[in-house]
Formats: sequence, C-alpha cells, structure tokens
Amino acid sequence: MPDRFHLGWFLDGYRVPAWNKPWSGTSSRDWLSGQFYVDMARDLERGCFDYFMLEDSNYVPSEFGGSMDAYLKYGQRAPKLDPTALASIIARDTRRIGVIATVATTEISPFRLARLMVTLDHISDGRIGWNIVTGSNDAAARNFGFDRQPEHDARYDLADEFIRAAKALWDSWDDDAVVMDTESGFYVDPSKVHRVDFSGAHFSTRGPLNTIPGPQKQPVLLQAGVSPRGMRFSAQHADSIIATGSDVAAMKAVRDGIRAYAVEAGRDPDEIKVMFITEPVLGETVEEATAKVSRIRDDAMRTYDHNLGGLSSVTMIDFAQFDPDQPLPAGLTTNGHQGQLNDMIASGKTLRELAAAPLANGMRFVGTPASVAADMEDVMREVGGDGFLFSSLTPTRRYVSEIVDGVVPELQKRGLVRTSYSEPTLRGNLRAF
Ligand SMILES: Cc1cc2nc3c(=O)[nH]c(=O)nc-3n(C[C@H](O)[C@H](O)[C@H](O)COP(=O)(O)O)c2cc1C
Repeated sequence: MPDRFHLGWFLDGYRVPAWNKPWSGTSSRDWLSGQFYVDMARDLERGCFDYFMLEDSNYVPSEFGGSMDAYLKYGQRAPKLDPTALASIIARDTRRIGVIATVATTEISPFRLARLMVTLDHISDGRIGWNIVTGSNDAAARNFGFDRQPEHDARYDLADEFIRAAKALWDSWDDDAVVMDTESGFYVDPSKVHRVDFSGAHFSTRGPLNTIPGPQKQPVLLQAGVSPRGMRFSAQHADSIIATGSDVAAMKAVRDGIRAYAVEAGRDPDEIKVMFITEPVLGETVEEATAKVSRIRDDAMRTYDHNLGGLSSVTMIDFAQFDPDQPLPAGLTTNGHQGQLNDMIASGKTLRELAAAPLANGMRFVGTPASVAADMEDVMREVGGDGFLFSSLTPTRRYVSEIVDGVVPELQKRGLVRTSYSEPTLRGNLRAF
C-alpha cells in the first residue's frame, strides 16, 4: 500500500437527513435549500477529503409489500432533489474538495450529460466528477418513457457506448481552440473545433460540444457496480470505484478483481482508486461506542420495513414476502443490483439481521476516534489500498464532526491521509498517491 490512502463521503441522496433524532438541529428545514449539504461539504473540505459523492435515483419505488408506503413515510427514496443542481452550489461554496454527482446513462443523452459536466467543471474549477449509473429499477425506466430497464449486461453495453460518445464530445475542442485574440476579435479558432459524427447502436451525436472543455477536460468518472460485468466496465472507464465489503477478504477480492480487469483493459491499475464504504460508530470510550451499536440495531428493528425496503427497491424483489428469521431462499436473481443481491445471499444472514445493519455490506468500525483510526490502518494495509468512503443513511452535523474532527485528525497523526490538498483538480488529488 502507498503510505497514504484517500477519503470520500458517500451521500445517500439529496434528501432529508436525520430530522427527528437528537442532534438533528435545523436539518429538517435547511436541507431543501441545499444549505445542510453545503455546510457538510465545507466540513469535509476541512478534513481534506478527496470528494463528496451525491447518490441519486429518479423514481418512487413500490417493491416492498407492493406499495410506496415504506419509501414515502420515512422519506427514504422520496422526497429527493437533483444532485447536479446541488453539486453546483457546493462547487461555488467550496474551494478544494471534489464533488461527484450521479446521473444514469438511461435517463439523459450523451450531449446533454457532456455539456452539463463541462459546465460544472468550469464552475468548480476542475473539481467535478460523474458517478455513472446504468439504472436498475423498472419504475425509473417508466418515468423516462420505457417499459422496463434493458437486461443487466446490456445496460453496461449501452453505458459503454454512451461514454464513448461523451468522450468524443469532450475531445471535440483542441486544447488551444480558445485564442481570445484582441486584435482580430476572434475568441475561438474554428479550425480547432471538430464535429464528432458519432453514430452507435443506441446513441448518435453530431458534435462538436458547444462549450469550451473544462479544466479536467473530462470529469472524474466513478462507478459502483460489483457484478463481473460491472467490474469490467469500471476497470475500463473509472477513476474511482465505490465498493463494499464487510471483511478484509471480501474487500481484497473486490480490489484485486478490479485491478486484474484494469490490466486486461490495458490500464495502469493505480489510476483507479477503489474506495470502501464504511459507517464507523464512535464514542468517548469503546464501551460507549459498543452500547451505541446496540441502540442503532434496536432502532433499525423498529423500522424493519425502512431498511429492507431499500434492498427491495434496488433488487426489485419484495422482501416482505419472506420469513424474517430465515436466510434468503436459494436461487434468487435480479435484473437490478446483482452485486448487492449476491453479497446478501453469500452473507447467509437472515432478513432481520440484514435489516438490522443496513450498511452491513460496508466495513463496520466501532470505538473511539483513535481506536477506529488504528483499525482502519490495519484493514487498509491488508487490503492494499486505496481508501474509505464514509457514509450515513441519515447524517447529522454531529456525526460529520465525529468523523472530520475526531477520526480524520487521528488518521492524519498516523500519516495515513492528507493534511492539505496538493493539486488543484479532483483528478490530480486522486492520482497524487
Ligand atoms: C454502494 C453502491 C452505490 C450505488 N449508488 C447508486 C446510485 O447513486 N444511483 C444508482 O442509480 N445506482 C447506484 N448503484 C447501482 C450501481 O451503479 C449499479 O447500477 C448496480 O450496482 C448494479 O450493478 P451490478 O449489478 O454490476 O452490481 C450503487 C450501487 C452500490 C453497490
């Protein structure tokens, strides 16, 4: 492992954070304006995080128990606002942290996406990223005029073509196309701007892009698929990958797998930062943190439908039909998140256990800031790199502070994470070590 590793935050949607719990403060009111998340981004920037990643989806699910209830009543999948608009105000109100917005390749055209990302790259001065998702739920497809999602692997083929079109557009202006020649009055040298005439099976675009390339030329690309096809796709395109794994062996297998696919695709695997989701539980003492875990589990049990509802929506399987005290039946398949379903089955856990630990597919650290930092170091050394993505389904300002002002300084003391940003762009910071 290099001496240091990277840090990011996975935001579970531009949606209501913790609002009825101790330490929720004003969040029930100030999330809609984005202010809660702007404040959060500034906190993460104080901790020198590489990036703040904003998840998204465009539907109200109804898989769990065949109804939208579990999703609406807890504000789980709705209400939810658009992450690209939030990325814009975060970019304006921060200076160094990267901001990554999720957009599905089945819900936008390559031209519109390419232009949107370039716009955000200019606004952020080179700190923007795109989390490439392929869509997974048929309700989302129906919101965009289709009957259902394309078949799982075909979605990745479609995304491949989408990215080739977007890259052609990002390359349609030469680096020296903007001349700003006061004498001639020419802003652009037209000979340096090129049509792309891209024509594929799913997308076509004439080009060129009608805007100047951003500081990064193309946004940082993120991906989260962990099925074999998803990993192959990531290895080909991604700068960073959102990964899960509840123990060192699982984490190492994911990272090694992606690196092997990257070599196969002719890429330097060190250019791809595999970031593991984690939600540490912190206390003043280890005993206090352990007691907190029990309280979190008890809370989760009270909202069993909330937690399993999320898993139902991404797999399109109604988990309300199964016995909560039995492991998942064998032979379940999905056209949705295959990687996540396979992990759930492989865990051998009962549905109640899966519901009790909604982020159990991420590594769980429990203790004081100092002990958690020590544990994170041990795990990262065994896995080999590249970093962690903190997350919380219902963040509070206090929890963000526990990470940024508690855990991060302990990681810094150990020399494991950066204490200042060395590069101006998000891609530069990701590749700095
Ligand atoms: C941790 C994690 C985060 C994800 N975030 C999003 C997201 O923000 N929006 C979305 O539509 N899909 C999201 N996905 C779905 C993936 O991008 C991908 O479409 C899905 O995992 C199916 O891929 P797979 O079958 O290759 O694992 C996420 C998946 C995982 C595992």
